[in-house]
Amino acid sequence: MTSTQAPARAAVTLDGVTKVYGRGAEAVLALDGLDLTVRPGEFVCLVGASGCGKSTLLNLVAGLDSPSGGSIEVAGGARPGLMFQESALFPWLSVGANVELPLKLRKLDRAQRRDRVAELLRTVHLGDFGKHRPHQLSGGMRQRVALARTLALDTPVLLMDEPFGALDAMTRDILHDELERIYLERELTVLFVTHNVREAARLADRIVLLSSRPGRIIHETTVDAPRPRRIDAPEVAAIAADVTDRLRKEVIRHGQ
Ligand SMILES: Nc1ncnc2c1ncn2[C@@H]1O[C@H](COP(=O)(O)OP(=O)(O)OP(=O)(O)O)[C@@H](O)[C@H]1O
Repeated sequence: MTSTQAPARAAVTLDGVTKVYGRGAEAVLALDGLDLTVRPGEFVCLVGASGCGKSTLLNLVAGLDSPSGGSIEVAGGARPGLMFQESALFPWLSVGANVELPLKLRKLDRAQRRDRVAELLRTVHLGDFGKHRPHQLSGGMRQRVALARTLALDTPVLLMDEPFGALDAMTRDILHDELERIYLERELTVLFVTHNVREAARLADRIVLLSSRPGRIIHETTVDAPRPRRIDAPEVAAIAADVTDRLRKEVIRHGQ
């Protein structure tokens, strides 16, 4: 019997991606022939030693920079949404106006924008904060606004660079739950960079460990513990311990 189902296309494909910064004696090889395929709906966490090229990789997938070699493909040519450790909100705009910006760029009319902003703020549990200014919010709330603004792009691919790295453990824990809920509800594909191996084991379907610079993939861990997970669950701790051990060996090998 022949199957009529086409194999699921990759959401993001990196094929032999190399990135060199600078030239000549000053040149820095940040990524070296990196291959990575992210399936639609997959949550992939990238971990690795400081400076191994994690942010470089996300910036390349986001289209903010071009690879020196190899190719990057995002399914359907969709431009991914990108979120950083800092919320990067416009301080002079209200929370609602910040979330509205991508909708304006997408040329939605005023009524559509109003409805979408209200819906997105409810999604991140900030339904009553649309008129506030970013400085009136806590760090965790600002990251919720940043997430709502990214979701306003209506992109299926979310790139997150240490988005919760500056938050306290309790706030981070709550935001893990929120992100997981939104990821599942909206069937997003997520590429998430973190230094926090526990966070990776809490969130990921797959943890990709990069070598020290130049970044190459040295190990991949499939996390099949059921969702939602607790960050202090024994299976999360066991996976985190294994990845930490591998990361420690890599850092020692590299002499850092
Ligand atoms: N614009 C640039 N010019 C020159 N070198 C750069 C530039 N951007 C990054 N690098 C270098 O490339 C390497 C990879 O940097 P990148 O920021 O991607 O690493 P990272 O894994 O995200 O680091 P961290 O975990 O510390 O955030 C580092 O050695 C960095 O110094």
